[in-house]
Amino acid sequence: MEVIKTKKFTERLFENVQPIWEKNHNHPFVQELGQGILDEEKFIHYMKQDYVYLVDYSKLFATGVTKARDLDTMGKFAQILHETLHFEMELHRQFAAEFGISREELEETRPTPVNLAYTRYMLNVAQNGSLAEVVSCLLPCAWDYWEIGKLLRKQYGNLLAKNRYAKWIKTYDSETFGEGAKWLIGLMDELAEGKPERELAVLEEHFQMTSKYEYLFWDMNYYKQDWPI
Ligand SMILES: Cc1ncc(C[n+]2csc(CCO)c2C)c(N)n1
Repeated sequence: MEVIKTKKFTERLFENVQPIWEKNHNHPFVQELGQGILDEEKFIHYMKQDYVYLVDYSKLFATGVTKARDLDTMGKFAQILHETLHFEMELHRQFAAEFGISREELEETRPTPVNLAYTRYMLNVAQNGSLAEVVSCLLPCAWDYWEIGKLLRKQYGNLLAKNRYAKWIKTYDSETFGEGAKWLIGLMDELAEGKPERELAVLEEHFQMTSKYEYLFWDMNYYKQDWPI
């Protein structure tokens, strides 16, 4: 008997998002970071903005804890929340210290319009949407950063010893983040199972939207965009 393999929902998401993710991977911010030639001021702008972004983003994992229906899922969201606050944000604190920026200054960063629009979009879904919607919103962040970590290591791994941003690449290419991203991908497939197309389309819209916000985030930092006043 012929076995028909149905495509996983995340395979569909991955295929359809390629034009956006390719733009992310080719963005000068990402490419120059990979080569270690990114302007220091642009990197500092990014570190500060990303720090306050992560304060809000980590709340989505906390929402995952409250919306989950079983202990395993709750525990895993709590673990990723912990890793974000104490592992990922530690990277930012270390870089900030290297660049002479205090922890207070990091925490007092005022989010730019793009940063604010991105986090408000996700927090709105966190407040009003299902767990599947929350996961579809936060997935591009975790997944595309893992893709970028792997890509930059492949493209510029031989230059890593001389790259002042090497720690960034090593963090996002790490087992910890790989595992987190893989778990979220698996959870997305589980949550999507049996859902009608009209609901899957909503999940895909969130996934595409936050992928586009990822692009805007790179761009905002590369051009150091901020409020006019
Ligand atoms: C704008 C922006 N997008 C994505 C990430 C990456 N990221 C955020 S939380 C997390 C852990 C999830 O497993 C990862 C990889 C970031 N730092 N900043």
